[in-house]
Amino acid sequence: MSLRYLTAGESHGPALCAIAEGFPAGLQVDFGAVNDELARRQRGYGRGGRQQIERDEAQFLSGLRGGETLGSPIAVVVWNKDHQSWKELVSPYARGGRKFTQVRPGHADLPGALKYGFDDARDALERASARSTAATVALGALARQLLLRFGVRVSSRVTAIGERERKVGLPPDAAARAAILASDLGVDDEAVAAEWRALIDAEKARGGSIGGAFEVYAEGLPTGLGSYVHPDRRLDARLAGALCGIPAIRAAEIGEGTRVELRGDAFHDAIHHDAARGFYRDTNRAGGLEAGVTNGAPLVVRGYMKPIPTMTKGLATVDLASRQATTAKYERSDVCAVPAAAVVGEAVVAWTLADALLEKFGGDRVGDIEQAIEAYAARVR
Ligand SMILES: Cc1cc2nc3c(=O)[nH]c(=O)nc-3n(C[C@H](O)[C@H](O)[C@H](O)COP(=O)(O)O)c2cc1C
Ligand SMILES: C=C(O[C@@H]1CC(C(=O)O)=C[C@@H](OP(=O)(O)O)[C@H]1O)C(=O)O
Repeated sequence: MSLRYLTAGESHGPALCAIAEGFPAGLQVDFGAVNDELARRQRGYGRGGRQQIERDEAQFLSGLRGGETLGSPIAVVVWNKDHQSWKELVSPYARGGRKFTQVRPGHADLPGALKYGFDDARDALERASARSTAATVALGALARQLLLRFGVRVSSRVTAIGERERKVGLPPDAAARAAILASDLGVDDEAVAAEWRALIDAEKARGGSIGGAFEVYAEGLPTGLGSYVHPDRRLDARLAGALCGIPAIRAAEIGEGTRVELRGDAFHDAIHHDAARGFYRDTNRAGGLEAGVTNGAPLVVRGYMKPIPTMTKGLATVDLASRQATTAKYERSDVCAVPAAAVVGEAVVAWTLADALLEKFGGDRVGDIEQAIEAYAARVR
């Protein structure tokens, strides 16, 4: 591992923060672009009241000078505006409010309380909350800027909300990317977005919640990132782990990996070569990875998000204190957060790819990496 990071923070505590170590020197960071990613993560049809309160911004504390990375640890904070209303309830210095005992099926409430010995599930759910993904996205934004410097572009598209997915498998072109960025459902087809909005509205009226799926792409990757020599060096395994590390993501797919109905000759991508393009394939069912190694085709991976566990229609549960039957607690919640999860998916994929790139090409200074990539590209043509 060349790049590593930690995040810390509770959903209603003072802030989310992150430290990244191993980021190379010499990258001029576009702070506006970092905040654009944070804003993207907050958007999306179906989100709850919290996003009206927050306006996430990254405050960098270290590791840069005049906007340029120094190779030293980068610390970043995203403040919680909502903490103002919670500072007597959730803080390193205060604990208050009624205990949260009507534990929600599908959330961290019960397993977290039992595991750590809490009589108030808030002690678990505050950290389990996907609010932490604001810190992840701030770091992911740095990784995507680093990748872009080497010609690698990361993007995504939502492929399902509460219905069978409409897989695309191809990175969006410039026009589609602009449409996806402008869409409140992360898709480049307004007719589909309208259908999904109606599904979310119906689910909200029913008091329920709804999940979905998204594709993340990376174009311009050099061949040879990751390795087959050991399981924990396989890039497919690392990407699947990164995607499933996002709260509520329950499955990941690499390329057309779940197409179990296809026979081998219909599944695998025939290899061609010409002087202009080097090695290439006309199809990409491998999703850009063979044997855990990038093969020069666009990376295509998918994340599958379960429906949000907090619902106004509270499920049957058991009270943590009395052990009596009750109904799950509802305070406030998203009905659907798949578009936001896709933005987080981009961030974790960008981070994982940046890690693999630094591993292969060395990681002290951006210019050195650039030279190493060029020399290598000439060898593998
Ligand atoms: C962007 C995003 C927003 C989320 N918003 C909510 C929410 O408002 N309410 C909720 O109960 N769960 C929400 N979740 C999901 C929970 O965080 C998640 O289900 C919970 O932590 C349990 O983890 P698990 O689903 O991975 O088992 C959200 C997840 C993501 C990625
Ligand atoms: C705060 C965010 O997402 C939160 C994730 C979340 C959960 O349980 O995961 C529960 C909700 O928290 P709250 O009860 O404060 O509204 C979401 O809003 C965010 O994404 O910025």
